Amino acid sequence: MSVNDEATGRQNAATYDSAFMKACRREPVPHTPVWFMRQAGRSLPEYRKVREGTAMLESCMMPELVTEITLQPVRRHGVDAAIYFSDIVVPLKAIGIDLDIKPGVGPVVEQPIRSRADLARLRDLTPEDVSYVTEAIGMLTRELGETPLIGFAGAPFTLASYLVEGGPSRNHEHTKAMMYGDPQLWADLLDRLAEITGAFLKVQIEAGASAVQLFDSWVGALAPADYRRSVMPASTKVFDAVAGYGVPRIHFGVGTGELLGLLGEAGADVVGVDWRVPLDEAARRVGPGKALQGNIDPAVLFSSREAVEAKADEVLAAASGLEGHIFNLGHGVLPSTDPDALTRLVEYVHTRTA
Ligand SMILES: Cc1c2[nH]c(c1CCC(=O)O)Cc1[nH]c(c(CCC(=O)O)c1C)Cc1[nH]c(c(CCC(=O)O)c1C)Cc1[nH]c(c(C)c1CCC(=O)O)C2
Repeated sequence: MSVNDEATGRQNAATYDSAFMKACRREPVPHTPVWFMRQAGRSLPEYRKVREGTAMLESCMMPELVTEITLQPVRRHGVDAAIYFSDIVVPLKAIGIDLDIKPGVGPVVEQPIRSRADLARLRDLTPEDVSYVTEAIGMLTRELGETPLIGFAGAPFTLASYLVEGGPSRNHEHTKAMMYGDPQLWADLLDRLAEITGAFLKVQIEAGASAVQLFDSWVGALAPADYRRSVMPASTKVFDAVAGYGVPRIHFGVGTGELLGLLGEAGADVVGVDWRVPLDEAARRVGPGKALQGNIDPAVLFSSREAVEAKADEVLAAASGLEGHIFNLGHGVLPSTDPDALTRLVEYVHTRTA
């Protein structure tokens, strides 16, 4: 049966009733759902094989390849959700920003955004700019059956960091210089990025994504007062842009222990937690009414099977009092992770919680 009303988006009824979707809504689940950030990618030999000879950004624009790569971890690991294979800089590339993803480095922007004149380069995103996304999600939802597809985007702060720095940055110095030194330019930049990000998430939901995750990976670099004043309004604007669809909205960042309450307050239904804060403590910081996602240290997967299982038990114990828990890592799968360790972890969590 196909359910296409406002409450369920474009997904079918079985998807709506899947363990992942129920956990996002804080409803009882048949087992704790599991997926992994960066589950598609270099940890999988089948990924390395199909990506051979094709640049990262180029592959994001090839719907058949995107479909295959997105499905690979679902087939191999039996995870409870797929995440659309793309990158946070894809919508920026789509509006004509001259950037590339350098292997082993990350996104690099040819001409950083540093002045008011540079802002003009950030034009609105239209669905036509990313027609390959609509096409790929259409193919994917047909192939996935009842497994939900998570769409995603980079949050305004994390996108701004790449645009202003011109590439990956440890200290975000140019970004913070703009934030503290020219608050109006900063606010206008984040607002532009919120518009683009909101439009990009809408495209993914309209095409059939069942949930969306906003990655504010580097926002842990900020103090709470600065986050609230200078970043939260833009992230809230993104969440508000997609609120009407009723699809779960997940909000994730790294090193966000002091920001967890604000990440929820920004408008998310689910807050992603890294491995630094146990989930019961995270729940206290986030407050009632939100599900939590996380939070095994991705490096734990390099240890013995027993150690991984002990850590999984610790996470499940900390999550036992939560209304909604989606099991995940505290950040993305590291490229040299043994994929079998991931498959075993999915099985383990399913068995322990069934
Ligand atoms: C900060 C960030 C980026 N991209 C992303 C984030 C937020 C998530 C996070 O915090 O990890 C988001 C992202 N990027 C990618 C995905 C795939 C979906 C999934 O999770 O399976 C997702 C969700 C594919 C990718 N994005 C990238 C790769 C590696 C490129 C390759 O396989 O050739 C993949 C699979 C490139 C990329 N793109 C970015 C980085 C830091 C890198 C790694 C650079 C490198 O180590 O080579 C920026």
